[in-house]
Amino acid sequence: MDLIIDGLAVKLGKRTVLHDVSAHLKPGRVTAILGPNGAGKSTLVKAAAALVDRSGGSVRLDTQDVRAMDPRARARAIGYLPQDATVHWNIVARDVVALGRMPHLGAHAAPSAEDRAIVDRAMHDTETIHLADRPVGELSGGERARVLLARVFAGEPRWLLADEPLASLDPSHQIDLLARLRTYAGGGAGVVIVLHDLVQAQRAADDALLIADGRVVAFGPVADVLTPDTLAQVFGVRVALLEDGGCRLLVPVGRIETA
Ligand SMILES: Nc1ncnc2c1ncn2[C@@H]1O[C@H](COP(=O)(O)OP(=O)(O)OP(=O)(O)O)[C@@H](O)[C@H]1O
Repeated sequence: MDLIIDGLAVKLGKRTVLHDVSAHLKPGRVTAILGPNGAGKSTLVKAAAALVDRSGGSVRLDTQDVRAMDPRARARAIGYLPQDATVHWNIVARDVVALGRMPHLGAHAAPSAEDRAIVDRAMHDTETIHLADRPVGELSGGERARVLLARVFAGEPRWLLADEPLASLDPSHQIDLLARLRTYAGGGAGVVIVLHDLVQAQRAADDALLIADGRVVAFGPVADVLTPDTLAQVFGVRVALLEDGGCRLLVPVGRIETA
């Protein structure tokens, strides 16, 4: 199922924050959305998950407009991890993760043994199983972020959209999570992640969608999109080349001084 963003425009308040954004995203691949603060990255993933109104264009899963889908079917198709990892209910972590199964349950149906096994697997995969019986309000920011991620994995969505999933994770959990997302895409799902870390984006993503001021600057294979020129143009940074196990990575090392 392809995720097709076509001429998308979004207005928030009086401001148009996305202008004519188009990108045809393929399942089985990890796509990183990158751009400066305020570029419109979060708004774009929210629009893809039908969480904000659009003022023009469309977002489709193959031929189906995401806004026209039945909400439960849409929740099975698209899993969304918001940027803000706040949880307002003080329930235990396992119950938060189990919420991810809700779109798969019939009305009033109790979770089956299979649902519970999927929840456990999602918690193992995110290293949160040891937190299962802890109230989420008592967890650290990074622990809570991993529990919320487990909730999205537990929903087994065809498309997983994660807004800055690395933000509160330590380096080893960042690396683990990116590997996990790659594996998830390898199973045939589409994965879209908003990232600020250019190096992690180059390591983890197949494709990159670079946006600035609500417009697409470039979209395509990550090595074609993230170049010294585009990084200078969009972020105003100069880069050095790092070779890591046969992989060539551009690393931001300083600002480009303007006269
Ligand atoms: N409710 C709102 N009303 C008006 N403008 C908004 C609203 N929410 C966000 N914006 C503006 O929309 C623009 C895009 O915001 P968005 O959160 O999508 O950016 P972003 O690229 O995700 O930024 P960041 O990297 O800082 O998270 C910003 O200029 C922001 O100030």
